[in-house]
Amino acid sequence: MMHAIMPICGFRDPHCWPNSCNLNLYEDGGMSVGWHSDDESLFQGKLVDIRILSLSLGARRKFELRANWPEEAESTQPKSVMLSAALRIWRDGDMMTMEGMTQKHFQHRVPKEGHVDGPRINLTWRWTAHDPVAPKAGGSQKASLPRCQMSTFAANQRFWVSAEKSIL
Ligand SMILES: O=C(O)CCC(=O)C(=O)O
Ligand SMILES: [Fe+2]
Repeated sequence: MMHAIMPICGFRDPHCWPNSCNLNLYEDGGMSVGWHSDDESLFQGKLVDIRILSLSLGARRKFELRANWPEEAESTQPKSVMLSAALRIWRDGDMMTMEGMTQKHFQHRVPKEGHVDGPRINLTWRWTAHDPVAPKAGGSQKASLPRCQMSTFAANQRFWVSAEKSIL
């Protein structure tokens, strides 16, 4: 699967690919994940810039994002780019990245839903903190997902941008 997905995301050299993947299965709308940030020490996502690539397969589900300090976001960003909370609908084949310090400044969740049309699988690819090719603050490996990104949460600047496009 990585051979299909990573080049679309701009990562042609397998040496630059993420070295971990987490898979979640949501069998129905009763299965969910509550508000959290991906703050495992393995990834250091609250301390340094990281990147998480996320692929959604199967049923449509909601994905919500909220700022930890919404007042601060509102006071430091122009209204046109700042959002302190976001709702996005995952469709089959959508990809998203969470960039920079998203895990420090935001929490996310997949809420329970009453009417869901079947199971959904979510795969998230990450670089562990000790991985020498992991994206670093100020490093040369910039976000480069122009053809496939659905949403990019660039929380080092505490805003998110969105481009609707599915990769499948
Ligand atoms: O299913 C999703 O889209 C999100 C899953 C998630 O947040 C996680 O595994 O940490
Ligand atoms: Fe998460």
